[in-house]
Amino acid sequence: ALHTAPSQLSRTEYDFVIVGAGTAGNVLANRLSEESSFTVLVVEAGIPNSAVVADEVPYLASTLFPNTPLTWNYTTASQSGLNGREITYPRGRALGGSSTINLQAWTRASRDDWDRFANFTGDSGWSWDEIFPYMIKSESLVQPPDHHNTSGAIVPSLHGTTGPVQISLGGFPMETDQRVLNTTQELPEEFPFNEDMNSGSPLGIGWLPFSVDTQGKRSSSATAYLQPIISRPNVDVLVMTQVTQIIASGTVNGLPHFDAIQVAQSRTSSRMQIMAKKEVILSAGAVNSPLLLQLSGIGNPATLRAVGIKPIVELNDVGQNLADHPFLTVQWSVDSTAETTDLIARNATLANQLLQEWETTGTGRYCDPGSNQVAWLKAGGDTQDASAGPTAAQIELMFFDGFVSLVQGIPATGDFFTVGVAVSSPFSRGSITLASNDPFDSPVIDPGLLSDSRDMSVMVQAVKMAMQMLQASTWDGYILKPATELSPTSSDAEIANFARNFTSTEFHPAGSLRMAPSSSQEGVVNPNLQVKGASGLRVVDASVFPFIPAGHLQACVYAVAERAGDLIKQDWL
Ligand SMILES: Cc1cc2nc3c(=O)[nH]c(=O)nc-3n(C[C@H](O)[C@H](O)[C@H](O)COP(=O)(O)OP(=O)(O)OC[C@H]3O[C@@H](n4cnc5c(N)ncnc54)[C@H](O)[C@@H]3O)c2cc1C
Repeated sequence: ALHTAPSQLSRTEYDFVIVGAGTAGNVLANRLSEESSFTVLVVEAGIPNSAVVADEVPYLASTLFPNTPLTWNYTTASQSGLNGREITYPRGRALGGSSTINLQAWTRASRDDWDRFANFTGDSGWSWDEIFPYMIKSESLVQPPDHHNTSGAIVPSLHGTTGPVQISLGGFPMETDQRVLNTTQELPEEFPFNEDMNSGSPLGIGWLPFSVDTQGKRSSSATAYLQPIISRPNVDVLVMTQVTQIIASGTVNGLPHFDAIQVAQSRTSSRMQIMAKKEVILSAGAVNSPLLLQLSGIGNPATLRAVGIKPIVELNDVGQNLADHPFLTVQWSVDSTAETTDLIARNATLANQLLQEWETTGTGRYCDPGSNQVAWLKAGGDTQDASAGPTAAQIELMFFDGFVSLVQGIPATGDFFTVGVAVSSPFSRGSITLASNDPFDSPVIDPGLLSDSRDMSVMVQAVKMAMQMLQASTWDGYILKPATELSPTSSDAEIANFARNFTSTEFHPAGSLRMAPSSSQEGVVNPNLQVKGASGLRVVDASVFPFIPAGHLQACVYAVAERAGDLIKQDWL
């Protein structure tokens, strides 16, 4: 059942206490409560996902962040790679976590990404071949909302048919779709067509699936995994309640045994303890899970002591190895005959009509998150490659029929085309550290975007490839002129300068509690996702990736959580 205050809970102890009803947390709530003898509590700081309409409307995802009631309204530390700028850094804060506010792209990264996880951890269970069944288990490929023929645009045999998350190709044709595809025929060597980017070999340009159902609604971990099981008698979900600390009350096998959480509804409200008889599972995401471990005395003893926290478990990698995908948008003026997103942004009447069309039919522009195709590429040139191997991308290009920027507003007039450019396999690393010992204070978030000059070289190359792509004749008459200071004659230094001024994040923090072999001094969790040097405590979310996957992260997080569900059941059944 759903509860809004700790006093409403039916028990004071549960077998499993899950911190965070986000992307991973709800998978575990679902899978662990399949076992009727297990009692499960999920504690979520945010609000129910049903509180707003926009989180159901794929097109309106970009209105859900930053600085809304559905987000942790974080800002990064000054970014040395970005001329010292500070970047808004939202994370989902609602049932479903970031899966309730994200842009719904659905990608699994590459075979080499997963095989690198397996090689690094020494656990073949994280390899592509062994994680693949969990990818299938998490998803159902369904008809796009407009029921258009998708043959040749996705390979159904590579996808699940019975999993909770509904995925589909975009349900609204865009004027630029055909031009992007024509480019793959004009320039097949540089930009080959890829029939399904989720095969393990994503390189090329292909159609991007989204976590959107046939009715044109967002499919999140809240709608897919939590809502169907919320009335199971062995599940309690507590919202609007923040976990402020994980508590070790004794030792097991000589290790501090974490068997309780402390919760509070506000900075000044009273704090309450809830016991976990079997495990506390931390699924608070790649920013908040390292924050909470440090607040609980797990981390680098010197940095903990510096903010007045007594160290309990020495783990120097807590909050380290943070990686993210730097994301830059480059815009061109276009001669459009269609409704670009620019027209919608400037015309409230049109926006309202589109919302009504979505409400009555589940179709139209609003059922589609945008960027129907994506390119995954190697950078070539003299760039250094931090990717996992030959199938893994260094670069991502996303295509938007309108002005898209995380740094600037939309110009008052004109129609635009935007290429979003990301470094998919970055060298740069950052960290999450405590600003104070108050759990209601934001941590110091330093994703280190473009802080390694090798990533800047890849970014420059990526922008050049975007410009090269638009030289194909299929864009003649559509692309009119650059809408930025960049042009095909720009020097590398000019492009790098532009990147420093306009790069932001793809919202993919990962790796801040990375897994590593049990025997290694490195890492925070072992390959079974248990916190090293502790008992009773596991982490299951985007923080455990040993390297950032070269893809959008949500499908990867769902797969990790599905496998974690089996690992936990194996330990307790
Ligand atoms: C704006 C945005 C756009 C994105 N777009 C895409 C995309 O298009 N495609 C894609 O694949 N990925 C995308 N991502 C990334 C993807 O959504 C995340 O990587 C993924 O959802 C992370 O899952 P998680 O389980 O690690 O954390 P989350 O889903 O963020 O879950 C963490 C949960 O824990 C809760 N929590 C945190 N601290 C506490 C506490 N102390 N007490 C109680 N509860 C707590 C949070 O409120 C949240 O609900 C995007 C992310 C964002 C933010």
